[in-house]
Amino acid sequence: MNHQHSESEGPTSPSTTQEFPPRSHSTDSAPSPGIETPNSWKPSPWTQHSPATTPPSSESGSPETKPDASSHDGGDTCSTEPRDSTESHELGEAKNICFLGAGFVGGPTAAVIAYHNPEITVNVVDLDEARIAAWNSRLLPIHEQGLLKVVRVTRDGTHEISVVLPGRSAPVRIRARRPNLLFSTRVVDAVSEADIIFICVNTPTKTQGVGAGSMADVSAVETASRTVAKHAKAGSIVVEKSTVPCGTARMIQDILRYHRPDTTFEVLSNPEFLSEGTAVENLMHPDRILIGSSQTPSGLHAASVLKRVYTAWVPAARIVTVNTFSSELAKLVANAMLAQRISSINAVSAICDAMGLGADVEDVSLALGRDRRLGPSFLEAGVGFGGSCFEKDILSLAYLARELHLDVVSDYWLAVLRINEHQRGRFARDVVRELNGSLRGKKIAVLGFAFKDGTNDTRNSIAVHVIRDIGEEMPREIAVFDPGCAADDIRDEVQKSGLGQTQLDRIKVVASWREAVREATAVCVLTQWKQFRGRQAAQPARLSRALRSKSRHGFSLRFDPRLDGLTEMQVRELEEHIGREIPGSEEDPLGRLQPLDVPNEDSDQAKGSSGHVAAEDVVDWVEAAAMMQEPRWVFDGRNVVNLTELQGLGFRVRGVGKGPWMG
Ligand SMILES: NC(=O)C1=CN([C@@H]2O[C@H](COP(=O)(O)OP(=O)(O)OC[C@H]3O[C@@H](n4cnc5c(N)ncnc54)[C@H](O)[C@@H]3O)[C@@H](O)[C@H]2O)C=CC1
Ligand SMILES: O=C(O)[C@H]1O[C@H](OP(=O)(O)OP(=O)(O)OC[C@H]2O[C@@H](n3ccc(=O)[nH]c3=O)[C@H](O)[C@@H]2O)[C@H](O)[C@@H](O)[C@@H]1O
Repeated sequence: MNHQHSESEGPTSPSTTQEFPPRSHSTDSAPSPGIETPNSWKPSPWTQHSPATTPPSSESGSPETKPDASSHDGGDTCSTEPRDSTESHELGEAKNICFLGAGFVGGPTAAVIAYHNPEITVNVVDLDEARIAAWNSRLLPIHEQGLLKVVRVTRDGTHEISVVLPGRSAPVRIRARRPNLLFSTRVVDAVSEADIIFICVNTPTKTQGVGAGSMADVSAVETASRTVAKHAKAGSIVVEKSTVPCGTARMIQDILRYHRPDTTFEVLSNPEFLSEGTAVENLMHPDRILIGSSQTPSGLHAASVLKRVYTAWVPAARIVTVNTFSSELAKLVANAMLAQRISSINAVSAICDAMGLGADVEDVSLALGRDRRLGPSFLEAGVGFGGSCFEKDILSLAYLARELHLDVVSDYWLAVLRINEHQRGRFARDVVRELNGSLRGKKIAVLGFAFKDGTNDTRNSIAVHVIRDIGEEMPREIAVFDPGCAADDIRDEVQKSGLGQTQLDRIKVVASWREAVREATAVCVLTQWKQFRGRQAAQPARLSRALRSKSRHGFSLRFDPRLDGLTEMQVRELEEHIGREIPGSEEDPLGRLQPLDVPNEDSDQAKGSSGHVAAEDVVDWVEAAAMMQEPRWVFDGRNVVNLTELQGLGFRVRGVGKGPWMG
């Protein structure tokens, strides 16, 4: 960690400020759905006393943003003048936090911060009204294990209960919580009330103009920064949560100075490291929290204010503080190095396949992972990495290197992407080759579209590339099934694949694995959903494995009986314990949550259009074999099925990095 270098704190040059002229007009947004007051509470068998406290939403200090209709804002489109003249306030501790961007990162991160900081009001705002409406509903726009529970506690509040713990006579009080997480489109209100503002907007790769195809597009960060500049109160801390090129914090600072030359704001970098599919677990137990700040006294002070938000649940030793540029760079490099490991093992899988001597990439990974210097993570060979971030962040890093005239360095990182393209390309080529070089008249089933299991995110899915390559061969039909993704999201991504209309017409998104495999000649497994392993080989998810091993040690809740109440972390532990003891009670073992509205049967949400994981209908490969056409191929792009078992059922099977099929 290097604290020696401090950032340039000099005044903004006129040429820079000219790039950010204020624009003017205002946009009204629909008011967000309100928080409903609970009218019934269901105490669980563990609840001893359920005092008739008033529901939390009516408690004093309700954090709802003030319903000032004049202050709705569509981003950089507000006509109001900057709110103050010369001001400088040093914030002691945050009471109000705003997240700009209610996406895959903003929503879950805000929810977990609110969960562990019940006294802080967290407003999550977005320009996307539909997304905000979903966050205010029972079916969230993002599927993540455990997320709904955290959102229900924070968004809806909880009831006060007392529980009698095993081996203790005195009941322990679990206090009621007022709602402290609010989702709305009232951007200006939320920004102007906040002590800390997290910018958590999208930063995709530019598609046009200078740097198209490689440079990160930070225009959403610019827009969000302008909104902050115009409306934030003096002394509020601006946190760059989005993954951005090095120097973006300085750009934000320039925008702030341009609009508010007499006000001092600190801009921090606080990149997010969560992985989709395990977002809540990652946020609850992060390996590290990285905070980058300028190394001035006020920069360091701002970092300490943000640090206090995290120390509500993260051990201080896990919070790493560095300068802003190091923090920005570390995020890009972390993703690049994770992707590099996947490309490395995928390159090895190509050697295993080509050699044909029986070398198995999974054995190689096992052997490598036992070396403590290498570790076992990110050594799963497959059809390649997908998702919205690895590719864009490597491109951004490579672009930075190229701009610095470090062509060899740039090429080094781009090679990670080249291997990834090669891997998915050779998978598709294998499918075509094994099916005698032609897919005409054949139906291909695609099991899995999400870029990984446990998420409904379809962005930059590997499946779309494979479907494009296969689609060009004009099969009779490509039937796509994913248990977690919304059919519309899959269709939207497939539309962007570059296939012509005739080819697109042959692609069907179906609602079950049976529909997908019926009459198919081949099945391609492209996402590692555990349902695809099959009945016999179904394995518990990584998370459940972790919980099971914990439960072997029995119930170990440690708390100080003198304390009046439990922390949220302790409540979670208690709930996990009860959930294990009383099967079926996992959702709300203590009965402290508000009941959820049941959606109207005709509503989109009831139909599952938001992509919530369908009932865990595990693939029955015996049944599949009976439904498929000869020669019944399974191309397992994620090494999830049991090859020997499937061969025994009469399938021809190919995994990744397992050598050519020998059956
Ligand atoms: N998806 C992931 O797992 C991770 C993403 N990141 C980074 O976090 C950032 C956000 O990523 P996601 O959450 O996946 O993106 P996303 O696209 O799901 O969400 C971004 C949201 O920001 C909103 N938005 C855009 N401009 C706005 C503005 N001016 N005011 C209010 N809202 C605005 C959009 O409507 C959208 O809902 C990106 O930089 C990404 O690289 C970092 C770690 C993990
Ligand atoms: O910045 C981000 O967006 C995030 O990117 C990744 O998270 P994510 O893309 O959500 O998911 P990963 O678990 O990293 O998987 C990415 C892709 O790699 C693939 N993968 C992963 C691991 C592996 O061993 N092999 C492999 O092919 C997955 O199937 C998936 O397609 C990083 O793991 C996060 O730390 C980071 O915060």
